[in-house]
Amino acid sequence: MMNGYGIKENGEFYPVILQFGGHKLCGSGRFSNVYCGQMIAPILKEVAVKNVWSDTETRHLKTSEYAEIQILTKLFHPAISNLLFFYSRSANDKTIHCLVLDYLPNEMAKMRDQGVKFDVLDAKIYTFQLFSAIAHLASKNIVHMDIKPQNVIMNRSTGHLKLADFGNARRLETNEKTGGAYQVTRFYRPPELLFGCEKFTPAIDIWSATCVAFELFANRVLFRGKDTKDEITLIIGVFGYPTDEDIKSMGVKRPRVARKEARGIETFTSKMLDPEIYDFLKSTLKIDPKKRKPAIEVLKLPLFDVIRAIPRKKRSNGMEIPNLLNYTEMYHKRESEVEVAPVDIETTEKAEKESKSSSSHSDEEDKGKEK
Ligand SMILES: Nc1ncnc2c1ncn2[C@@H]1O[C@H](COP(=O)(O)OP(=O)(O)OP(=O)(O)O)[C@@H](O)[C@H]1O
Repeated sequence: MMNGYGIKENGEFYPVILQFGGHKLCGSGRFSNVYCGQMIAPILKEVAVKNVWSDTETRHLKTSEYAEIQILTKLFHPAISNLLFFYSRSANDKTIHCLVLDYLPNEMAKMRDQGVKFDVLDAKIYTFQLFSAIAHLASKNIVHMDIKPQNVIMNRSTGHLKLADFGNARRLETNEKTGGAYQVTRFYRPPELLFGCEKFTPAIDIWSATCVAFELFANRVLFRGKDTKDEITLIIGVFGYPTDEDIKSMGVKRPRVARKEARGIETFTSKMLDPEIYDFLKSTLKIDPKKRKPAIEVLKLPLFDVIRAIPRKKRSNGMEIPNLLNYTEMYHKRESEVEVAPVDIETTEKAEKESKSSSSHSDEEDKGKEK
């Protein structure tokens, strides 16, 4: 049992006692371990608990002031791994920020590595949800800044998807600079960042999400650049050397790479995709970020008509397409607390000890992950 905080509809925090059942390590990042398991109180729900080690910059912050929590407090959408509660604990003289998040069992990158292929209907369903998530972010003036298959979690059986990991997300109002070409994982990095633009815009997420969607439809990475220059060369090979207008719009210098004619996106798929998929890819993969179709408009494309059809179609596993009709609404209410009777529970600390002994990842090992 531990003291934590919940988030009210208006974004204020309220104190709450949290109880968890046993849980196991289900993922890890550079600065975090993510455990999955059962939350017992104040709500009964399967959750992910992301434990983030504070670094030199965040050491003095209260957990409520930690940037990822601040951002997640502003968001709530069915296609986002929402922040439900948070708390902090100490280990090895460090503060660990603990985020209790919505959980889904399948990470897209792991599925891809296991050779899972998505059929066109499932690829449409997942793409629709991914763009619903970034439409919600754009409505809140937030950019995710690291959309990639490792941060896309799914439930393959029900067809649900959620965007996770808001550790790099930024609020547009702060007018911060992106810090140049190393933001966003290379394969998913848009041309303006590759060319050195330092402005955050929602168009960054549109490019990254389209690269992820391409993987769903074509079962391969779109631009697998070996380094920044190679990534630029691959993009220019498809879309051609940026025009004067593109360069002006991005506010960057001319890239010093060979000038090439546009070959077109069709040359990049081993098998031809449906014309409506190319229409979508061409509307969002534009060198000029200002010309990329906004997420809310992407959701209206004919590509997704099948998702709106009533009665709902069946997927290849026999289950109906999930009901995604309200995903285009940008306002979703946080779930209210459900009181449950106290049960004989393991605390998170005890569960963590168990998961330590049963997994190769431990808090001790994680000390080496600090920046
Ligand atoms: N809500 C969740 N439900 C299920 N699995 C999750 C969830 N959140 C994260 N994971 C898993 O844990 C992994 C690491 O989480 P996350 O990406 O948030 O950590 P990170 O430290 O910010 O990562 P990075 O090093 O990429 O910045 C993810 O790739 C995913 O496999």
